[in-house]
Amino acid sequence: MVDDVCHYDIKLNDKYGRYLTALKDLSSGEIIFKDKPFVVGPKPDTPPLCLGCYYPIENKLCSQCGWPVCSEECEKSQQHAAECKIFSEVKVRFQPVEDWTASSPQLDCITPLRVLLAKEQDPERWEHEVEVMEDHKAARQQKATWSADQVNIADFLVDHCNLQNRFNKELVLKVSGILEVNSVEVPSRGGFSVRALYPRLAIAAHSCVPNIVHTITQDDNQVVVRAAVPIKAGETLHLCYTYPLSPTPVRRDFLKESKFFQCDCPRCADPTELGTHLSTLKCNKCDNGVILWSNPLDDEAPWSCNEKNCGFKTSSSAVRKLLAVVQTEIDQLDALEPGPAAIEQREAMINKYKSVFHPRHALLLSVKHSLAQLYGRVEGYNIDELPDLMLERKADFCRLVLKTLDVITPGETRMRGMIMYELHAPLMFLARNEFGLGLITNEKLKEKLQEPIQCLAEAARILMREDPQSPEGITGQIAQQSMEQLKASLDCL
Ligand SMILES: C[S@@+](CC[C@H](N)C(=O)[O-])C[C@H]1O[C@@H](n2cnc3c(N)ncnc32)[C@H](O)[C@@H]1O
Repeated sequence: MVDDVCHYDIKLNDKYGRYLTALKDLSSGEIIFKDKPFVVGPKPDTPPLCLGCYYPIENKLCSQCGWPVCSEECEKSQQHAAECKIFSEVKVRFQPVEDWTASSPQLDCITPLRVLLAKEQDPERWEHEVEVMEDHKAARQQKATWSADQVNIADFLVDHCNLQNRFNKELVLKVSGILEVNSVEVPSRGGFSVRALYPRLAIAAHSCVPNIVHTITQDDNQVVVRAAVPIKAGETLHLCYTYPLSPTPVRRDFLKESKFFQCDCPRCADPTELGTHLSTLKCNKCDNGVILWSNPLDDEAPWSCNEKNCGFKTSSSAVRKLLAVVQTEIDQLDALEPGPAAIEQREAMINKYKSVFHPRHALLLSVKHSLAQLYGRVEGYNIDELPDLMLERKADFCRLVLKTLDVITPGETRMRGMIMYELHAPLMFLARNEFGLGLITNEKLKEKLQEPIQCLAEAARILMREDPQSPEGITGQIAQQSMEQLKASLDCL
């Protein structure tokens, strides 16, 4: 257990199994608890990465065991030591790969092995906090990954690594299931993510409108869980297990496939996603209609136009196909280096799909979110060179994303903090430009600069809770300094 902040209770019901509730009234940003990971390690199907620091790696292997490790320091790291001993003893080496950037199942065994070794080290924590976790064995047995896990993890560890006297295959597969259902993503230093198992955090139930947020520190991987909004004593604490800015079919499919439940939260149940229109399509069979899912809690229910006289319908599989195609295009855009093309191609994409998706559809919103970050930051589009029209476009995109976040992830979240930071810049430059052209007085300039100051204050308050070495933590410190400078410059006006 870490620290003694413990403002939660553990409850049990038929729907969630175990879940967390607030033990007292919590204010926004208040710490509810902290937790140490039981284990940290690679995610399944990851390209080779260093088993010490988790940086991507090429052709560097541990001199002792022959598994990917980038340096002598990482060879000797605590996290690699126990598996290194096992692999060295049985002389089971990492098999050479041609493409070191391609995903490979070889590291799938590492995190389960680390759980098994941590079980031996701390049997009491295993028994009380980990063994009791949900592993959804029956549902996982129906999936294609079950037989892959048997070969790549259970057979590999028990037979090839000669661990039959310490662990049986059933236990290995239970551990794999516990990891699949309960682990969370942890950003590692190189910006590549790994996974970790936090026994207390893992009890929290999911909602697509969460009321808690968590932050992971890079040095010791401790998690700090906070209230994102004010929470009343007795209320359920909800984490979001999936990417919140995705449309209902994508979120529900992910939760069904990897967390083994059908989400029926108020957001999933509402065809308009609580009025955010993150899933809404435009009808091109009539002028003003939009296409909504007739029943989002039924995977096969049709989508239909809301205009009475139109009657257009399409199947849920056709919508899923469309989402997958457009997501692939977005993934290609995300792979571009940040530069003028990254902006221009995204603008072209918005244009291409503006008659297909509602302007606040999750896929268009994710492109607009990227543009809000790119305008002002890339060559040819530096903030002090942007014409007012583009400054306004950046501000509009920030506001559009914030409007959606207010509904789906209300309160003090990292994404909100980062967008608040982005929003301050166009507002500040627009006000200065107006003043420079003599269109507004000194007094009016001071008044207009209050909004960017508020944005910076909010960004700093939210982001300074993050690890100071993380991109968000660094932005928080910059926001704080910029706010102080901007306030000081107002005094000189
Ligand atoms: C990370 S675990 C949460 C702790 C778990 N309830 C337990 O007792 O160990 C995730 C599992 O909890 C259940 N769960 C969490 N949120 C849920 C929700 N919104 N609706 C239904 N089941 C949920 C599902 O069984 C899911 O696979």
